[in-house]
Amino acid sequence: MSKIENYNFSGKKAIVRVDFNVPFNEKFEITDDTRIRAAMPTIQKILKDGGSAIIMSHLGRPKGKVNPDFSLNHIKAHLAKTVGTDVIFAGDCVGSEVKAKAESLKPGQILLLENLRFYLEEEGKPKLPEGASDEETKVAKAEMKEKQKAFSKELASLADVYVNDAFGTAHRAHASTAVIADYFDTDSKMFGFLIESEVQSLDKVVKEPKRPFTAIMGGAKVSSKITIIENLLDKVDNLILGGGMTFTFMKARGGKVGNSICEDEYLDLAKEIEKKAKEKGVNLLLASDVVAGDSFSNDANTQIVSADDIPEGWEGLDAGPNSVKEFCHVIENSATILWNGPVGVFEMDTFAKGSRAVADAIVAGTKKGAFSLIGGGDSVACINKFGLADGVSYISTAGGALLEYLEGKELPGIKAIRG
Ligand SMILES: Nc1ncnc2c1ncn2[C@@H]1O[C@H](COP(=O)(O)OP(=O)(O)OP(=O)(O)O)[C@@H](O)[C@H]1O
Ligand SMILES: O=C(O)[C@H](O)COP(=O)(O)O
Repeated sequence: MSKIENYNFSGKKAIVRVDFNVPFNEKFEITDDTRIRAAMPTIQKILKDGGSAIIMSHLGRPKGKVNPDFSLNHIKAHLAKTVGTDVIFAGDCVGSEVKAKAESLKPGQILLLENLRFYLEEEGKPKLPEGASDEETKVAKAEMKEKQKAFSKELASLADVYVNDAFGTAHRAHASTAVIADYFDTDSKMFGFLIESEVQSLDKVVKEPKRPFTAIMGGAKVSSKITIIENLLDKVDNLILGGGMTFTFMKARGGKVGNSICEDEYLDLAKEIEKKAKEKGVNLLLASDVVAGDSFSNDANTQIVSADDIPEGWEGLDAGPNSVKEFCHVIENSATILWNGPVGVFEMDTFAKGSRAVADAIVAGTKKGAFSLIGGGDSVACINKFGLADGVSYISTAGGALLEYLEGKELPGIKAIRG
C-alpha cells in the first residue's frame, strides 16, 4: 500500500470512499457535517496535487433500491461549499454515463457518485424469496458474490488509484470498502488522512493506554453495547455505565425501575458483568440517583430519586446530582478517557444536565493532560450541542466501526488495504 502523504496525485483520477452518511432534518438540511469536514484533508490533497477526485459513499440503508430520500444529490451543494469548488453529480455510481463523466474529469475536478447502496451488490447480500431452501440460499449467495466482484471492478475502472477514507464504514466488508481493493495494485491503494488519524488516535486507547483509564458507556440500551462492555473490562480501571442501560443493571440488583427503559433478557448478563468487574478489580460505577420524569418529554414533571427505587409511572431519564458528582470525580482524575453514549436524554434540555456535566469533566480532565476520545453519532452530537468539541483530544467520526475496533476486531476496510 502507498502512504497518502507521500503520494503525488498529479494527473491521476482517485476514487475515494468516504462516509457521508450524515444526519438530515425534514427539509433535507444536513444537521451535522462532521463527516464531510473530516474528509477534507484527503480531498484537498488530491486536488492540490493536480489530481481529480471521484467521491463515493452510502447514505442510509436503502436496501438495494433507488430511493430519492437517500440520494447523494442532497449532499452535493454542502460538499461543494465545504471544498470550495464545483461538484459534478454523476446521477448513478456505475454504467456508461458515469464512465463517460469520469473519463472527461479534469485535474482539480470532483465527481460525486450516487448512493452505492442503491445496488444490492454494494453490501453483497442477495434478496431471498420467503422460505428459500438452503440450496437456493447457497446459489443466490454465490451468484451475488460474483455480481459484487463485477460491481467492484466497474467502480475500480473509473480511476487510477483507490483511497479509502471511510472509517465510519470500515467495519463493513462491502464492494466499495473492501472488495474494490483487489482491483488495484499495491502502490495504487491507500488510506486517506482520516482513517490514518482515526487509527492513530484509537490506538492510544486500545494499545497501552495511560492509567487510570476510564470508559463512560451510555446510550439507550445494554444490548447494543454488550460486547464492548465485556471487552472493556479487560482494559479499563473505571467503567461508568450510564443512560438507559442503568436500569437493566438496577433491576438485576433487585431494584425498582418504574417505567424506565429496561431489557429483561439481559438481567443475567448484567449480573455477570458486575461479577466479572469485581473479579478483575474494575471500579464499575452506576448512577446512585437519577432525574426521573413522569413522561418521555421535555415538559415532564421531574423528581430526583434513588436509581434503584423509581416510583411507578416515572422513568429515569438523566443521571442525578450525586451520580454526576461521583462520575465527574473519577473522570477528572483519569489519564485516558473514552466516552460512547450520553448518560441521559441529552436531546431534551430537562434531561441534558448529566451529559453536560460529564462533557465538562472530560474537558477538565483533558486540560489536566488526559487523552480523551469521544465516538458514536449521538455522543458527538451531544458534545457539539454543548460547544465543547475543541476541549476534547479526539472525536471519532465512527459509531459501529469504532466499537468494533475497540473490541480488537480487524476491520475489513483496513485489512483490504493493509493485506
Ligand atoms: N435514561 C435514558 N432513557 C432513554 N434513552 C436514553 C437514556 N439515556 C440516554 N438515552 C438515549 O440514548 C441515545 C444515544 O444512545 P446510542 O447508544 O445510540 O449513542 P451513541 O453510541 O453515541 O450513538 P450511535 O449509536 O448513533 O453511534 C440518545 O438518543 C439518548 O436520548
Ligand atoms: O453511520 C455509520 O455507522 C456508518 O455510516 C455505517 O452505516 P451502516 O451501519 O448502515 O453500515
